[in-house]
Amino acid sequence: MTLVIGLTGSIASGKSTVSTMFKELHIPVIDADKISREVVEPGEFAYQEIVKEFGETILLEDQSIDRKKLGSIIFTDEGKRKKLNGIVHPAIRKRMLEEKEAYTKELEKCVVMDIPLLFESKLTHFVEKIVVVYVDENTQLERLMSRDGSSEKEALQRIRSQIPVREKIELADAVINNNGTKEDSFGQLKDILRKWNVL
Ligand SMILES: CC(C)(COP(=O)(O)OP(=O)(O)OC[C@H]1O[C@@H](n2cnc3c(N)ncnc32)[C@H](O)[C@@H]1O)[C@@H](O)C(=O)NCCC(=O)NCCS
Ligand SMILES: Nc1ncnc2c1ncn2[C@@H]1O[C@H](COP(=O)(O)OP(=O)(O)OP(=O)(O)O)[C@@H](O)[C@H]1O
Repeated sequence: MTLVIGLTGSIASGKSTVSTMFKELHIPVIDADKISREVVEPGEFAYQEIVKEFGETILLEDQSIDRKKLGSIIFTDEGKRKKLNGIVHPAIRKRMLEEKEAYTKELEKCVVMDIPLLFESKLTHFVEKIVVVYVDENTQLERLMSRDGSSEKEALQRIRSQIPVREKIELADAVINNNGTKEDSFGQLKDILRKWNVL
């Protein structure tokens, strides 16, 4: 039986960092953010729907979607965010389930689904165990601004478009406190996996 682990947290809490650690342990990861980029490439159904909804002004010269521009629209307007989610999420879900099925068939001991909006999108039934990666709010804000080069206002808008991480912790089977060093978080991850007999 393949153990399906859901990896989540809040924006810039360290999911991608922890996801790299799973890969170092040779555990495959299905990445919702990566899939969310693939399903909006020109030619895809979701791409056409987004252009219909948001207009050609959100396109770059090469006809691909200007993610910065689309982000500035949807993180300041909840109605528009819901519209975008309604277009993109079904395509993301479908592809994630196909990938999960493939790994399950290959009889992997464990597979990870890295889903930033696991709780917001009510996808907890996709997974058997949930790991939440968290950092305190100041560290989250600092890391987000320095990674994306965004202003405090932009960063806070993104943070506030998600369920607060302290609420997610309550719903987790295991938590990784990523306020410390990456090595420290790697140690916490290995402890969790040993407890679940994956390592
Ligand atoms: C708005 C878009 C174009 C901005 O792209 P950008 O390259 O700047 O950000 P990226 O996709 O790397 O997302 C970064 C993080 O933002 C957060 N985030 C993204 N979309 C959303 C959303 N709809 N609601 C809340 N948080 C979100 C997540 O924590 C994600 O990890 C893009 O995020 C998007 O298409 N979002 C809709 C799809 C989605 O919900 N993706 C996230 C979960 S699968
Ligand atoms: N323990 C750590 N110490 C210092 N910096 C860290 C640590 N963990 C992550 N970071 C840095 O913080 C930033 C956010 O981390 P990461 O990209 O892994 O978050 P995320 O949760 O995947 O974000 P998103 O929701 O946007 O996908 C990155 O620049 C990363 O290198």
